[in-house]
Amino acid sequence: MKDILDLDRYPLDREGSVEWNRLVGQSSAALEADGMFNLEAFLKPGVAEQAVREIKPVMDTQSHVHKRMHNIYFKPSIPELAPDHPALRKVETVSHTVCADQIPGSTVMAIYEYEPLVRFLAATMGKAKLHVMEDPLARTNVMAYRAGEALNWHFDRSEFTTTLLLQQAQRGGDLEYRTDLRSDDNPNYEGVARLLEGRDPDARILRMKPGTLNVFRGKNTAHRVTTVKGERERMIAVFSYYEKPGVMFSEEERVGFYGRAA
Ligand SMILES: O=C(O)CCC(=O)C(=O)O
Ligand SMILES: [Fe+2]
Repeated sequence: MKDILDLDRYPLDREGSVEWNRLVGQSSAALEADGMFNLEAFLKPGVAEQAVREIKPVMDTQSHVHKRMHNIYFKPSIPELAPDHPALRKVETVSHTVCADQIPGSTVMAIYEYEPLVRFLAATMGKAKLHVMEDPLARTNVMAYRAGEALNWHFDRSEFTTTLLLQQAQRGGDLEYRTDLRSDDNPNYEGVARLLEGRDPDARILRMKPGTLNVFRGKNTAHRVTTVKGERERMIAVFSYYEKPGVMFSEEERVGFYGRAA
């Protein structure tokens, strides 16, 4: 792993050491304050490019194209909102997905399963333990966005999302987010409508560099990936970890997300 991850700068392999504790402390403080943390240059030089070379042939020929209109909730309706409420405005998402089962033995899968990473992430989130997902398709997804494509506004279903940016678009393809747009007790539908109309002054854009590990708390922070411009596709690995071991998607979920059950 020392050839893949910068373990000098990010000492994941020295659990319990002063440096490890410092990194965990900084990361959880950033999660608390900003709803995210970034480990820039988490990958050693050249590794993001190598990971892209491994995945690109699969991405070009076997990825699942996901194109759909949805609202920010990914739900057909919200009981307390009229169907034409501006918080339910529809947006379009287009992406290309490669699943874990299509890239066995890849650099990306080795990073996903690296135990010290799983333990580090649990510590930053204040959880006793995290587990890799059992689902052979969903455990890791590599998403590509090409010119004109975007992951549109949404709230995440999971508490945290962990991503590793492999390749950045020439322009666009940035993470845009509006911190704490809603809370567990206040859905703030008027604020959601304002954001969707492009009138929220508190929306921020984060331009990540390839090789950055990002951990993001997206349940109440609305976010999107802005439309990609230029020839180079944005490519990002999305890692799923759970507090419970053995988590699987249902067959319906796999078909819905990936167009196949197995
Ligand atoms: O691609 C990204 O940077 C964000 C991904 C994301 O929001 C998600 O997977 O829910
Ligand atoms: Fe998300």
